[in-house]
Amino acid sequence: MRVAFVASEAFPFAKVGGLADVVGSLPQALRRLGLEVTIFLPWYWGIEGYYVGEAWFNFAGQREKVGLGHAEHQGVRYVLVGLGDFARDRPYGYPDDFRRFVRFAMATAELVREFEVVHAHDWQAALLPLLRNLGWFSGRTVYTIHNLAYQGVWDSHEFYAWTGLPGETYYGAGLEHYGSVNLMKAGIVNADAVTTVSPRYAWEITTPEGGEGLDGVLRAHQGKLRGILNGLDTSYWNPATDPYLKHPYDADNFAGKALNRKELLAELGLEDRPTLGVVSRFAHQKGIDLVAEAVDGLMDLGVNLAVLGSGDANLERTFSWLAAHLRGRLAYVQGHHEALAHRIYAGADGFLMPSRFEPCGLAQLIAMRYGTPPIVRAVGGLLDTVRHWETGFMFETPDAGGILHGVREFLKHPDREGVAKRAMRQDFSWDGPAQAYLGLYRELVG
Ligand SMILES: Nc1ncnc2c1ncn2[C@@H]1O[C@H](COP(=O)(O)OP(=O)(O)O[C@H]2O[C@H](CO)[C@@H](O)[C@H](O)[C@H]2O)[C@@H](O)[C@H]1O
Repeated sequence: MRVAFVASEAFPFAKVGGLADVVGSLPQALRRLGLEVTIFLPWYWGIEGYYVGEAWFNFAGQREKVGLGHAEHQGVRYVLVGLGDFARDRPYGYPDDFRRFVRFAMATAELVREFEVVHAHDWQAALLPLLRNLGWFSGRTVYTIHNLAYQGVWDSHEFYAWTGLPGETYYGAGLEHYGSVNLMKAGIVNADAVTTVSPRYAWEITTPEGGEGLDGVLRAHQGKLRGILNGLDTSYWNPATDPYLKHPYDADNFAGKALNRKELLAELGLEDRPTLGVVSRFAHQKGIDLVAEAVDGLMDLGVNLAVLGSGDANLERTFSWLAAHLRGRLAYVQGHHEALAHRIYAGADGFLMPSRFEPCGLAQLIAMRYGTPPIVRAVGGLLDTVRHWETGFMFETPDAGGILHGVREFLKHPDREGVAKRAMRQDFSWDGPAQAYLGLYRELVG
């Protein structure tokens, strides 16, 4: 069985958040089960690949050329889809993102003909199941929702001018949503199977509170919807072998954790107090604004904050200001820093993740793997992966009071090291989830 992944991010080639971790590591686990996956990724600026040729596709009434590259990572083959408007330094954040990814999907649809399963990830690839139903290729389709909040919504006139799709698809194939085109909706309606990244989130998105306006659509398609919990690349995220750490450790040789902690506090200029790490995209979802609101209370509780993240410019400014005014207690590093992220996961005493919603969440899994108990809001995949008082701490309300409650629980636990070690000894690997995906592909292909 040949499986194609189509996605906008894959670690190590292009990463903004957790989507990249999943697309970059699930194929390795499937490979261990004997399944070959090829990943179709936009050829972003800076990705090194071999130019292998070109293909043609239709866009905006013209024949267009797409350059094709090959790359490989840990035995997994990548096809780099080379379109001019992807040669930029970031994957997204441009006014023409919708158009760019529609082009990417249309070009990729021409390239996946020999695959039995085409597995599309998030809105950037959500057009593929519809294109399959229109006969562009014949594989069975799986659509995975990593984040329902980003749906790919755009003006229908422009969409039809670019794609040239038959007009009846607007209502007939699930593209129309409140007067616009919605690619997420089309992915859900047209795919043979829809998955999301935790069982709890699979349920939450069928409710008006968690459905982001698509709960009705998801309820109508509930029979083909399932939640498969994400795994981690446990050889990459491994405190015993992590090249970014000076002091390796594991649950049985825990002494290195304290040494990494000392280094981290020195690096960030923090006082010797319980230190909570935050490594996050600065997006509304993540509740980083709530951390800012809780700062006075957190300082009163006697904890430090070590914050790494970027995104929302107001939040970046807020944390820069806080770091300048709370020297020794709150450190903030703006940007995306792989090495520092590892040092925070390893060196912090606890990990704060006050998400408003969370499809699965990998940061809390990484924190647990590094023996850093997560303090999380009881929602989505956080509920499925953290056990209160056993492997981490949970709070209910998405506000400053909730965060302070969670941190108080963390501080009063009599055996935080026990919590840390229990957290570390869990199995976060892809082994189980990869079996679930393989089972799904087999059901579809028959
Ligand atoms: N400034 C920074 N520097 C370095 N690394 C940084 C960073 N900011 C974030 N990261 C890294 O990005 C990843 C974040 O992954 P998450 O799954 O926790 O959230 P995200 O919302 O991005 O993913 C979405 O997709 C994933 C995958 O399905 C779901 O788990 C999740 O719930 C959903 O919201 C982690 O590897 C983290 O270390």
